[in-house]
Amino acid sequence: MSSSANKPSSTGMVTPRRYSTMTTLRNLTPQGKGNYPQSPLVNRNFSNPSTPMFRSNSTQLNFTSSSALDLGLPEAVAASPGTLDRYPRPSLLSLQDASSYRTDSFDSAVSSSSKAAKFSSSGGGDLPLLGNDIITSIRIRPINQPSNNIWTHGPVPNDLYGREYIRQDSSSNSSALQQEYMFNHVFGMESDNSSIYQKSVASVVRNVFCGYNGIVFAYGMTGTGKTYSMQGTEDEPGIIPLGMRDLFDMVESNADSDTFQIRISYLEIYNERIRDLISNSQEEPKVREGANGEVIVSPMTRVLVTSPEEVSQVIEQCNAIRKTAATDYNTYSSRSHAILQVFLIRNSLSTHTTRTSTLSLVDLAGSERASTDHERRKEGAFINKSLLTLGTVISRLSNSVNGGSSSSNNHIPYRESKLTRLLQQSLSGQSQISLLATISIEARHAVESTNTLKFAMRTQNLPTEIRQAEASTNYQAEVTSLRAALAKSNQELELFSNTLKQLKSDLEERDAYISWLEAEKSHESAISRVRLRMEELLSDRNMEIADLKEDVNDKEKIIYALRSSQRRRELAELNQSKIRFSRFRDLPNRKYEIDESEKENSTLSKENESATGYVTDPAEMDQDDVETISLEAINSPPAAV
Ligand SMILES: Nc1ncnc2c1ncn2[C@@H]1O[C@H](COP(=O)(O)OP(=O)(O)OP(=O)(O)O)[C@@H](O)[C@H]1O
Repeated sequence: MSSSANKPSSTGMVTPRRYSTMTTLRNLTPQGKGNYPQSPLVNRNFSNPSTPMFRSNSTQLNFTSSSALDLGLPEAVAASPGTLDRYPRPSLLSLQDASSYRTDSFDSAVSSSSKAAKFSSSGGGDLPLLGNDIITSIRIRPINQPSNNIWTHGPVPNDLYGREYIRQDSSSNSSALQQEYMFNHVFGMESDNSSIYQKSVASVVRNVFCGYNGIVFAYGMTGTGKTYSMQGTEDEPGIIPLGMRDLFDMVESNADSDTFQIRISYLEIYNERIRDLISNSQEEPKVREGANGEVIVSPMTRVLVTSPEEVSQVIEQCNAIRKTAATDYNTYSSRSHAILQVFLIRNSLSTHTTRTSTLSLVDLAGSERASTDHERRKEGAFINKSLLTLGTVISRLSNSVNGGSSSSNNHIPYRESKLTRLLQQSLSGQSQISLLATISIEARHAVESTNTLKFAMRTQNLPTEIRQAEASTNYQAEVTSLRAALAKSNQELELFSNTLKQLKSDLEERDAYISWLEAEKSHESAISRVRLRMEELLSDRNMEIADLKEDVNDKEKIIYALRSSQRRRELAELNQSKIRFSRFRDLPNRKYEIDESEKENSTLSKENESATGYVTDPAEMDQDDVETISLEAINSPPAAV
């Protein structure tokens, strides 16, 4: 595939390059209920004979031999049209010698390493689910040193479903350890990511492309290769990059009939807190249930991607901020559960139908025994608790399928951990499941490995009622609802623009008020400047007035002195006259009057002198003084006050 050929259109849809004629499954359509003969081995579970290996599916299909041959079914099966009815429903693929069939025909049709498959021209069509509803695989981690703990594995002899067994051959007394476990696949130490992808995951990716939901999850003890299997390395790409490459190849090869949009989200659950790794926001996304029981995580970033390389880039950036740490068994141990979700929105150009399907790729944190480090121990407690809840949920769901649940155990504790809450929909049967359980065959890990095998066994019994995502085909209804939405949007827009207008006018008013306040402020400062000036002037005036008052006082004193002196002179003259007159008339009294008059004059002079500071007694005053005072009094009349 040439990813560079993918160009996002303006709508964000991928418009990939086109492929020529490919394997076409277009003729494969359900034609109602048939009568496919049930296999006597369908109910068989090798570890628990009463437990059915494959669960029913509500889809009832009748295949023509030609459509079966299109799928690469062996002739014996293809020649027998029939039903995949309610329980037991053998998977299409489980009816073959699965290992050779998956590798040689279906898997290579799905895989696009050399060619891309063209599945449908009608928005995913109504293609049946291919592959098992639940695929369980075991992967044994390679070890360098020889182990005396011998495990054997291989194909179950004569098994119609092509299953494989794994068994521990050590001389253990524990019946659990000696038990033989059957799975769809057991991958030995020599296996590589590519073959694991082809056999265990490719059908899930293909079904997601056709409108089904799918989940792939890696489970196992810490250090046993979950991340190695899911992500791989540059030299050995894992399930995620291989799946993305397949998905984009399928998109490309169906570009003539459909348009596609692929978005991804990437979350981690660390110490029971969900984190959106793409946005790396501090806000923890909340999990709630939608109107149709679907799990909704919000807020959650769903970034549009147009090539597998872009997906790898996003993942790489997110992995850089994921919680990892060295544990006793793994130098770079994932301390969180990582959930990558791929949303495929497929729009048929001919039928105008849209389907949305989701592929969840989950790398669980590894279970472990108590660590010596405090922080690791705390993380480990959260990890173990959520894995325990996952185990309980799977166990209860399996029991309910087998009809073995007592009423007290009916409750499925999805809500007891964020992990089971997020996976609720997938676990409760609405997704095709592929579990990859990783184990170590080292003797010291025998108990953990056995627990992992038991967990995988229980997963095989999960209920399934996988349906294709509903295609929204009611074009008219869609148009009506879009029109209604548009009208509502228009109303909201009008309301919004009114509010905007109101806000603008409020803003203008406020601006005007601010300008007025500013003008007032400058006016006020001018006033205060004037007031200051006035106060200065006033104080000058007051000082002048004080000076003038002092002048007036001085002048008044001078006037008073002059008047007193005038009076004294007049009295003196009068006395002179009296004297002259009394010489003649009353000589005896004359002396007395003169004395009295002189006394009076003297008193007046004293009073004057003490009040004015001037010498007013003519006897003591020389003529110059009198003249000076008189001239001052005449030249400086008292100022008006
Ligand atoms: N099949 C394998 N081939 C080669 N190397 C492997 C394989 N499986 C695991 N490893 C190596 O083992 C180490 C641990 O693997 P990995 O990190 O995938 O384990 P894990 O199960 O994801 O652990 P944890 O749960 O602690 O995150 C890594 O160095 C990895 O490269």
